[in-house]
Amino acid sequence: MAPYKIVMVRHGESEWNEKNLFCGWFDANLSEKGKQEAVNAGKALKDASYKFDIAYTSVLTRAQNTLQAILKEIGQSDLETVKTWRLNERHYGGLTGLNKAETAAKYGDAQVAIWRRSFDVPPPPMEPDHSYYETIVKDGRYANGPAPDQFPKFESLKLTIERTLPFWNDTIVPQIKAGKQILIAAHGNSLRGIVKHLDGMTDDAIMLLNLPTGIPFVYTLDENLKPIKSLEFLGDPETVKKAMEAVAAQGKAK
Ligand SMILES: O=C(O)[C@@H](COP(=O)(O)O)OP(=O)(O)O
Repeated sequence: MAPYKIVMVRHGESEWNEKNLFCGWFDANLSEKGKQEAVNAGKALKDASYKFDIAYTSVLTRAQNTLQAILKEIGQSDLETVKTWRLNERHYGGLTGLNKAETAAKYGDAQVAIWRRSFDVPPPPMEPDHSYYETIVKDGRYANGPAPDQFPKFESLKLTIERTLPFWNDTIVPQIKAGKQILIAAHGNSLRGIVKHLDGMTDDAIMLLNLPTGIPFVYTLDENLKPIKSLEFLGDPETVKKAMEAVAAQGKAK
């Protein structure tokens, strides 16, 4: 049945993306722009005649609402959807809620670049006295995992991949191999982890990848799930390039 195609999309701009705040596991809503980006993502998929057999998303509202807006556009609002914390954004630890540019002004652009994009340097931990600790840890959506003793206080990209990849391998890969058309609506860093895995990117190379909000991208995979075509965005290349550069610039002091 190969080659296989799989479509992924980072959610539309969230209210915390709009305010340039580290978001992680905080459950921000989509901004007005983000809602429109999600509709546009759906229109792009509709124009390219995509239909799906199953969708995967995180337990966070911004990814789920993006998925719903897309499915509405393509006339598949009732599509079977699996929601898992394993596709959540990386946990941004003690940085959660801080403004990215202000954090860069305080600690320097280089330190923020390490916190945002290094492979294995985690952000500082979210301690129990953090303003969002209780909201996140006690959220009922985590009743089925992660277990309290494994609940993250922070995640590097490496740690994010360690909890995303088992879901990819055990749940998504069998569906790809069964020939199912799959859509994943998730987050900048959970998707960067999947991209790194699929493309066999080095720890250094993945630092340079910034995924734009609300622009679907397609992987075409051979029978061994090796990419024949990687990261093909359903969008005008100049718009995609500018959107990626804008994400990279979010961590720079003004
Ligand atoms: O947590 C966040 O702030 C952003 C990513 O931030 P960066 O790693 O790009 O700073 O996550 P998303 O909007 O994809 O859920």
